[in-house]
Amino acid sequence: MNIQQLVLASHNTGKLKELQAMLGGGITLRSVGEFSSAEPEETGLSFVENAILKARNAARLSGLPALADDSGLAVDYLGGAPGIYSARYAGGQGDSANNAKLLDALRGVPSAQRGAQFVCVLALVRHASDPLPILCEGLWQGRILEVARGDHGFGYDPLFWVPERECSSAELSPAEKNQLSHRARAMALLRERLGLA
Ligand SMILES: O=P(O)(O)OP(=O)(O)OP(=O)(O)OC[C@H]1O[C@@H](n2cnc3c(O)ncnc32)[C@H](O)[C@@H]1O
Ligand SMILES: [Mg+2]
Repeated sequence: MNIQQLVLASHNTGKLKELQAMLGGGITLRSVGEFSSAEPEETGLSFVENAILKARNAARLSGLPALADDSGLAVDYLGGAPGIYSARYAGGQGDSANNAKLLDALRGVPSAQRGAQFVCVLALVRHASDPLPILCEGLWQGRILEVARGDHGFGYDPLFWVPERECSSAELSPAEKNQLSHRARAMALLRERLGLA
């Protein structure tokens, strides 16, 4: 597939920066925000369904091929929550409220039971009714800290301990996070599928 311009179906500037950096110069990424500020309701029951729904919406609004990222944090002790509800965990009040709620939910839980994974599904559709979206998934295993550390990244990064680097994901440089993260793994697969690898 030869794609020169893609619309990114996301209103999250953290994702936008990371995906832009990973995709490199060959493909121009445009934000769906150029076409509409309305965010589609994420009614799916899975990362895959929500990613496809966001990609179709952006393709419809822009008339261009569209890439969506649906991602979240699945915490073992919480049975995989907040999962697809990660952005809305504290009722849509933003990252710091979400992080505070997560720390509360895990208060007193010992380190060995604080395992978690970041999940990312990328969906690419060539047009709004594409019958065969390209889907790529990436996982990143870690642990939930007891206090926030670091100020890079976004979302739950200050609470996510990265065992392979012995720091939180908000303490990684953007370039390091973009080599290790759930999003980086999904993007590596997408690049292969598009013949960009
Ligand atoms: O739907 P769009 O517009 O893309 O933006 P969003 O922020 O609502 O994105 P999601 O619906 O996919 O929700 C993802 C949630 O998971 C969090 N998240 C995803 N990737 C993350 C990462 O790399 N680091 C920290 N938190 C992340 C993020 O902060 C959100 O709370
Ligand atoms: Mg969202």
